[in-house]
Amino acid sequence: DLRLNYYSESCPRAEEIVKEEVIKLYKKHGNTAVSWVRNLFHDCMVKSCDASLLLETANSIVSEKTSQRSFGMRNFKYVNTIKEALESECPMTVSCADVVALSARDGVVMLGGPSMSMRTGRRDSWESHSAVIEDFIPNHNDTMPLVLSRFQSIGIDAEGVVALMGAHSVGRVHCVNLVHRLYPEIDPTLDPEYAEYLRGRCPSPEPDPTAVEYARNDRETPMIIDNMYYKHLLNHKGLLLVDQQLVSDPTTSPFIEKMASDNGYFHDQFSRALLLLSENNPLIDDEGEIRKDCRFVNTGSG
Ligand code: HEM
Ligand SMILES: [Ca+2]
Ligand SMILES: [Ca+2]
Repeated sequence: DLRLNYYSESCPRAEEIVKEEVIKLYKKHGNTAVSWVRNLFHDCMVKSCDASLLLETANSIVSEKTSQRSFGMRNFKYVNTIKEALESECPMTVSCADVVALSARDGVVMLGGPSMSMRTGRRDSWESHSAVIEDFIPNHNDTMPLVLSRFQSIGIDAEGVVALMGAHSVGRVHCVNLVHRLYPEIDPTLDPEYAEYLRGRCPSPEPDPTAVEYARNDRETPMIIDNMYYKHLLNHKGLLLVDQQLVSDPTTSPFIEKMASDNGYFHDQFSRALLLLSENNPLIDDEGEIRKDCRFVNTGSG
């Protein structure tokens, strides 16, 4: 089973090493911390917290990173930096799945979010789940009932979903995910002045997907996981359709005002839901393996 301090004997400094690397990387590239939070969602939501997300396309494996749902994900190379630090102290001991989980936990703290104690002992998959990603990760324009059902199937209730979406209080959205709300007409649920600003960020209705054209999720506190996200939603400044729908859907809307007015309540719910997400269906005991390199299954296995 997963447990607190799983590595206390096999690699006593494991959690410390992850934290040190997360801090070092944050100081060099602040947005690495943002990536660690998104990585947890994209790994754990798809079947299991098993580091399937990190596998590269090789042999019979098609990387989950090539999915349309992984669009905009970045900083994968720095996962290797964290893993290398662990390998040099405790070879083949700490799983990539635990690196995903612990780096997200520590990334949240760097971004001013809540501290959490997290259980460890996850093991790494031998396979990628790229063929089924779309059955698990919602799209930016999916309906709220569908989004809620996806999370419900891994044991996360509506209150937890609303809190988790607060991760969109940091990071960015590329124009390809926005322009359908800006052109040809401005989505009437979007604040008109904000829409004009967004048109400035995304001047073309058909942006080149390879162009670095994006808007920050939260213009006011772009690098802090705080309840500003919910204040923006109440002011019709939600960026993605799914964000804005949290306010209009009767199941989720009651939680928005509460989170907008109480950052402590938001943080409590965010921790609760992130821990649930981080424990979704892990591989344990003798399932899977401990990958040496997070990008590839070990040679001779799988
Ligand atoms: C219905 C659920 C969700 C949908 C449809 C969704 C969709 C998206 C999209 C389209 C982007 C922008 C990608 C881009 O254009 O670069 C994004 C960014 C992001 N998402 Fe989500 N998301 C969802 C839930 C979550 C959850 C639960 C978390 C974490 C707990 C999360 C964390 C993030 C982060 C941190 C970013 C910013 C990434 C960066 O700046 O590099 N998202 N999401
Ligand atoms: Ca996974
Ligand atoms: Ca913020």
